[in-house]
Amino acid sequence: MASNLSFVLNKPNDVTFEERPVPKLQSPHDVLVAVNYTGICGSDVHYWQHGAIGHFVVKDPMVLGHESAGTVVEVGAAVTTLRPGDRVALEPGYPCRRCANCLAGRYNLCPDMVFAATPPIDGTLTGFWVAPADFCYRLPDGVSLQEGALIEPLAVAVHIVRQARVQPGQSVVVMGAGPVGLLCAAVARAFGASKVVSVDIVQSKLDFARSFAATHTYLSQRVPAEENARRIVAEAELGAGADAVIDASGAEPSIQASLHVVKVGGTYVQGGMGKADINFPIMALCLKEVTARGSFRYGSGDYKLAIELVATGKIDVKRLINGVVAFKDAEEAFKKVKEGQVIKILIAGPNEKVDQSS
Ligand SMILES: NC(=O)c1ccc[n+]([C@@H]2O[C@H](COP(=O)([O-])OP(=O)(O)OC[C@H]3O[C@@H](n4cnc5c(N)ncnc54)[C@H](O)[C@@H]3O)[C@@H](O)[C@H]2O)c1
Ligand SMILES: OC[C@H](O)C(O)[C@@H](O)CO
Repeated sequence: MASNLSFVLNKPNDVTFEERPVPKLQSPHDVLVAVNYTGICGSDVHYWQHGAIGHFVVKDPMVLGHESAGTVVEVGAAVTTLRPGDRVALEPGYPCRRCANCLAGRYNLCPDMVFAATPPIDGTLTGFWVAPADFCYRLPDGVSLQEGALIEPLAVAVHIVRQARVQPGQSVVVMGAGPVGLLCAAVARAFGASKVVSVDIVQSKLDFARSFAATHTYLSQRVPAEENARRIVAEAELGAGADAVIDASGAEPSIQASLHVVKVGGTYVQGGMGKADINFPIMALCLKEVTARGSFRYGSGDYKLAIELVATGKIDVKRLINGVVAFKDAEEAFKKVKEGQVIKILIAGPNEKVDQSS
């Protein structure tokens, strides 16, 4: 049998490779997937560096990774939608399907969610992964397995932009031009926004954003949030303000500027996860009657739409991939992400051959 080598976080800054047993199907509705490619999320890096995010604390060794695509190798007796050999994007969180939130169609808010690489649940940086078939999305012929690994962050962006209720012709400001902000900008364009302004503190990220999806960019300055907001509105000619503002940075100054950039009656969505508590311009929220929404992971239809956006060529996620490393080099890839050297780097599964010349 092929390797089920897994990339395990023991404690902060201590990772090892462990050969683990190949998992077994838990139900007739499950499939076994050989993991081909996995991207690295900021949360993986955070667990690796600090061993915790909020009240999620790594107490026992945990396999990292949750942005994966793979190939089906075995299907349970009740599975009719997938066959061995199908290439799939893995949705890495499994809700209870019975609680009020699940039944209301908001399964991402399920209190009993089992989510990959969120302690104590192991993640997908492993050889084989068992999942319910309906959380494995078949990739159309034109979508590669490497693109498949980008569907997870794209689904995060789809959920955020849906929360912003972006309509054709609208203006959208996206704070942060990391992978999530870039993908939010691209989804906003795909939803028909005519003006999409990417804001960041790093010029090179803005240059990429402009080439990828943004119609305008703004390099945030060390000035009061209201002044940054005034300049964004002036430079991007947003008139009375943006129809929608999305925070994909988690940074306090950009969240503050967001409330001053949004128009009266506009929409603000919190996608970034930075400090748990910040100074928030609540008077602007009140006086402008801003609609503010949170956005957490992804829910009904988000993966499906993310795949559709890639399959139809509306979003070229390949452009975010800076390289692919062999499984044995997973820690190197984590270092590159931590140092900000890459937008996305993929880690090949332990049974995947990597062309080291590229
Ligand atoms: N809501 C969710 O379900 C969900 C899912 C995944 C990630 N996230 C969060 O989304 C955020 C973005 O994720 P990412 O992977 O793109 O992270 P990232 O760290 O690569 O991107 C954040 C970007 O914000 C920029 N930034 C920092 N301070 C800024 C400021 N004052 N003004 C403007 N830009 C500023 C950084 O330069 C960086 O480019 C993170 O906070 C992450 O935790 C949320
Ligand atoms: O994309 C999903 C996110 O990375 C996770 O929800 C994580 O940030 C919190 O557990």
